[in-house]
Amino acid sequence: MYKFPKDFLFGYSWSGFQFEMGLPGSEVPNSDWWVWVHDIENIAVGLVSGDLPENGPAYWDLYKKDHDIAESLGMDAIRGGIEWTRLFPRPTFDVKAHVERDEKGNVVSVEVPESSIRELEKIADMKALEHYREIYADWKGRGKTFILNLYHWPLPLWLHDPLKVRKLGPDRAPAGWLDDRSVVEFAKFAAFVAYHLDDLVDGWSTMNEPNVVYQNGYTRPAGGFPPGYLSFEAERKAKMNLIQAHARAYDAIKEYSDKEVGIIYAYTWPDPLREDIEDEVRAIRERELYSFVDAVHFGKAADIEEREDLKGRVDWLGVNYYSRIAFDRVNGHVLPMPGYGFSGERGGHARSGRPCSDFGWEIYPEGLEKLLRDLAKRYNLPMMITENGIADAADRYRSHYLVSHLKAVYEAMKEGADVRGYLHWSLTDNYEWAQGFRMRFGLVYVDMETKKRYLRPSALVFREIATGKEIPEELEHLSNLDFLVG
Ligand SMILES: OC[C@@H]1[C@@H](O)[C@H](O)[C@@H](O)c2[nH]c(CCc3ccccc3)c[n+]21
Repeated sequence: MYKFPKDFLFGYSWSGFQFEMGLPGSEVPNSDWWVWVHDIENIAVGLVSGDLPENGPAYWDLYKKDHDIAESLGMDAIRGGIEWTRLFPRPTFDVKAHVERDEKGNVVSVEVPESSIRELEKIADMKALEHYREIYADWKGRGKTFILNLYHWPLPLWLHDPLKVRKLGPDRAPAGWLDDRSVVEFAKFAAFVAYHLDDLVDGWSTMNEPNVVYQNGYTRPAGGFPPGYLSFEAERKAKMNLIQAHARAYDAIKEYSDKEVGIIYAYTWPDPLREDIEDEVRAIRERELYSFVDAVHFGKAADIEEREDLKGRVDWLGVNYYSRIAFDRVNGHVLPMPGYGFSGERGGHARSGRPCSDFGWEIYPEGLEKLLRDLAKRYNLPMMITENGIADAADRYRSHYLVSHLKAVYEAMKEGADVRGYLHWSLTDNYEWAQGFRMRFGLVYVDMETKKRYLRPSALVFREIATGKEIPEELEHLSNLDFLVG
């Protein structure tokens, strides 16, 4: 019997760039991701798909329809986004804020008083702000929970021009998170949004998966993320500015809100394939995976010296989990193993024999249970599953994926993990970054031509679970792979 608490939240997450555009007038053409996916060289070499976000599911206009579907599926919570580039198509550098730095030049405080909010209102797109208010109010008006995340990857072109960074280097182009000014500009953006929208928000998140932004942007040029500029030094710089940007945005939101402020992070489960490398893999978790949140929770991390101004800036933790990373010892080195986790065979099977998604990601629910137990022990913070889902256009595995990962959450909660809800990625198909519309994560299929929505069978499984807040006995078998693969 898998019965969740009666106040456990079921829902889904969305992000602006991936969901909003689709009908004329909804385009946001002046962001780094926009120019990146429209660049003919990126398309010609296959770095990006050639699909375009302006042909997406059109949530900007069709949000009432999606909220109707979400409500019909028993959903009571949404984690949504807001596009920095929509609100501020022009630079905010000249707007005053009170900035304090320590002796090393670290930004230890950014105060954004009401006078600065007035200045920001003069250059903001206030019609876009009004439309976001309409979208959020439509969901809240149904008596539902809304979590607003401030940053989910695109940056305004005035702050980051990825094609120029790749061609000319970060010293001769708007360099995004490599530019120390990004910390202060993000804090101004955070204060402005909190000032104007806090009445519609039940919980705040500053950013989604900062680790993916700096890892894929600066160390995985083949991954199709902007600026595709290979530099471990740049990765470090972006990481440090994102850590500071989170902490300064946390403080800025708190200026205008008494709600909880958290962060949404790209987790995985670094998983030893053999007993005798457990210690090495634990060290990898600490050094690689946990260090960002360590920095903004404990105020220090394995690779970051103690800083009071970073400590205690996480009220809750958004856990995005999709699959594991398996490790083995090869020639004396403990290394990630191809063929498992995110490097499985697209639409095939992992070396473990487990089925993989259309994206080639191994289905490995055990990793979520182990991760949640480890995070609970480490941080003892309230958590939400803010993303969990599968690229599965044929809906072959999504019901199995859903039930097996919900069982993992349930087991972790039994062990004491304080998980408040499960937000699926995602309700509808959407624009999957460099993969465009080739990867379909929706419980609901979207015909990107007609924008019509169609329920996939797994949406009905979701509905049965969410409405009853339990995995009914007659659906428990779905987590059993034998049933699935015959
Ligand atoms: O790939 C599915 C989703 C994206 O659509 C979301 O925008 C993003 O938050 C998100 N993160 C992850 C896991 C980490 C990851 C990111 C990018 C590429 C591969 C894995 C999967 N997803």
